Amino acid sequence: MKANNCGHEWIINLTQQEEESDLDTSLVQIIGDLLEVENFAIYINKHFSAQLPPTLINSDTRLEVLESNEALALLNKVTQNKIRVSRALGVVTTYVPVYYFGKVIGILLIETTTELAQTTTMLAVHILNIYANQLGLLHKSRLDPLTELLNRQTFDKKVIEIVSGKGFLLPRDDTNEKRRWYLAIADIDHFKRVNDNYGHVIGDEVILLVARLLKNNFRLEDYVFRYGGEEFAVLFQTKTEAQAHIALNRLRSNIAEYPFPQVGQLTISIGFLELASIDTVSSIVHQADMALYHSKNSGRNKVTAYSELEVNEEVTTDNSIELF
Ligand SMILES: Nc1nc2c(ncn2[C@@H]2O[C@H](COP(=O)(O)OP(=O)(O)OP(=O)(O)O)[C@@H](O)[C@H]2O)c(=O)[nH]1
Repeated sequence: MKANNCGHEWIINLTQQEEESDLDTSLVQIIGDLLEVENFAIYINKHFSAQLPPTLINSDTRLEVLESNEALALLNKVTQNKIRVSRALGVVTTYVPVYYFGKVIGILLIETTTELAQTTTMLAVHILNIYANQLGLLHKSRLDPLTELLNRQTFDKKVIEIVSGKGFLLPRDDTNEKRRWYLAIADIDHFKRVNDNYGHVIGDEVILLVARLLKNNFRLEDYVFRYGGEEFAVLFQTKTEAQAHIALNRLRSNIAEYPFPQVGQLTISIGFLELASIDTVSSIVHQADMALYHSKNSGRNKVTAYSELEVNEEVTTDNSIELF
């Protein structure tokens, strides 16, 4: 994709992208065209969190791929507005920061034999800024405005990414035992009563507090969604189903013990299952939903694994429960 001197076509192309993966592809192509070299790597922190490692977005890079902790350490060293150049053994390495609202969220590494022209690196900075702004907009569009959890529209995409093995955060490699992905669906019990007794403003406040408790209960790299009004979905990793059960039970009990202002005590019911690579989104949600239904039907304030259900368990329709 060629562009004139000020990179007008590139800017148009970047700002037209509505999908994160297309935005990444567009950036990689533009940086390749601008630099006219192939020895570059772009690491971007897709979580906008200084504690999580950035993702390499041009995975076919010719540069040596950094380990997660090396990439994170590098990002934390980089300063906004400061391009660094180092020379060793005839290789010039240029470090260009990517920043968003004053925070460094990524880095472009370029290896060349001679130093790049300043106009080229400055144009790279501008392009990376525009990329970061567009990424920020896409990121915001994935959030539920009340809770700032991921929204329902993002859920299907994330499940597909995970079951197809493209989830950009792979299981941690701190032990030999691989972590597996689980989906839990949690629903506030008798929430209608909260609205009826205390009004919608307090109802919204409860949803917000439950969302915070949920987020605090999981790791930064897990995904917590507001799935519906008072329903939440979590995609998270543990090594075994028993550990997943313990994590969810801890969440259930944290919520049951939490003193909700005005409302007092509240509970949630949860259904969950392990994700398998052959699953479709609708079958996964259906199974989590059946397990949730079982929790509701057996007294609420419970956690049920889909695997615990009798194979042929009949799910009778009860209008008091909103199914997905
Ligand atoms: N305040 C508020 N209420 C909401 C929101 N979204 C959904 N609701 C309400 O949530 C309630 C859900 O009620 P039901 O699905 O009948 O279930 P429930 O009362 O939670 O009972 P069980 O799920 O059977 O334990 C309805 O009254 C909805 O109006 C929201 O964003 N804010």
